[in-house]
Amino acid sequence: MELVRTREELTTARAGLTGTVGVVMTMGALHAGHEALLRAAREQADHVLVTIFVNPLQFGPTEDFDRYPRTLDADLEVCRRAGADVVFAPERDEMYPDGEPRVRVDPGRLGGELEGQSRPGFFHGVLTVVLKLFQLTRPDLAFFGEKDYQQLTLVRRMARDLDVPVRVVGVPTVREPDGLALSSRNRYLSPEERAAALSLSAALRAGAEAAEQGRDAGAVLAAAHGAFGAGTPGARLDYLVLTDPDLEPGPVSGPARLLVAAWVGTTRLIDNMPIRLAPRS
Ligand SMILES: Nc1ncnc2c1ncn2[C@@H]1O[C@H](COP(=O)(O)OP(=O)(O)OP(=O)(O)O)[C@@H](O)[C@H]1O
Ligand SMILES: CC(C)(CO)[C@@H](O)C(=O)[O-]
Ligand code: BAL
Repeated sequence: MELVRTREELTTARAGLTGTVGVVMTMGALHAGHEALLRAAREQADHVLVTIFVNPLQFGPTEDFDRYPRTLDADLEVCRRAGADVVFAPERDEMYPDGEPRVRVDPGRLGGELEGQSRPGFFHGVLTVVLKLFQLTRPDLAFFGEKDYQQLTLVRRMARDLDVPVRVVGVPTVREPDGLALSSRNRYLSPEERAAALSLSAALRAGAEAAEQGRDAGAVLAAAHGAFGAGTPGARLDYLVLTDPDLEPGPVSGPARLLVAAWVGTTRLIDNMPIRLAPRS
């Protein structure tokens, strides 16, 4: 496995990869969720390229950019074990040599909703760095986690709308045995907050169960809200919504997605699940 720190080194390393290349983009602090992405890439592409970069552009001024966990040595070990060929881990100046870029990707309507409403500018920052990383790594396949479902949806949309020649592959969310979705930010949680964080997955599970029982969209949402409220106190709901699987506006029936975001102490967590509603008669 080769570690490259500059764009020039990356270009040389990329040129040496023959066959298909799968990219896994991360902000480091790798966990079993990232490992699932790496496994999928290993299975579906001839070579695996991992990027590790805590992208300042997607953090708001009051967010956790400075305290975001940075664990490069451990991350490299995870990548090595997972069979990655190349890891690109640039410094900030390497990615943004002119400081903040003046041109950014416009994420459109969806970019201002849900995560984009609570984190203004977030998806401008995400899509800008993802597009830059697509240009630099030139992957055939790109693997993104369903845990960040709106991000996955917007990356797919960007690839389609801006003609990026890449196949975007979604990987199901990896969870702790008690249901908590793995997230690098889980390491911020105290034991009490960890218990309160279960409200998110409990809400989603209750919604999914209501849907399996044939309940309509209103009852599914009510069940999810009820379970969120019945959890260990400490989680403050940001949003809990039931949408079309492409996050398009309008009434939902059949396949749908239930998405939740909440604050637990100073940590913001997100989660989501696929739901199948009975078709409306
Ligand atoms: N539990 C998970 N299951 C599957 N994929 C995941 C999971 N957690 C993160 N990913 C995916 O890993 C990629 C890199 O994500 P990132 O490095 O931001 O990790 P993260 O755990 O989501 O961090 P954060 O806590 O900052 O949100 C993204 O495509 C993300 O969706
Ligand atoms: C896609 C990404 C690596 C862009 O910085 C980040 O948003 C993430 O880790 O999900
Ligand atoms: N996991 C998506 C990146 C972020 O929350 O900043």
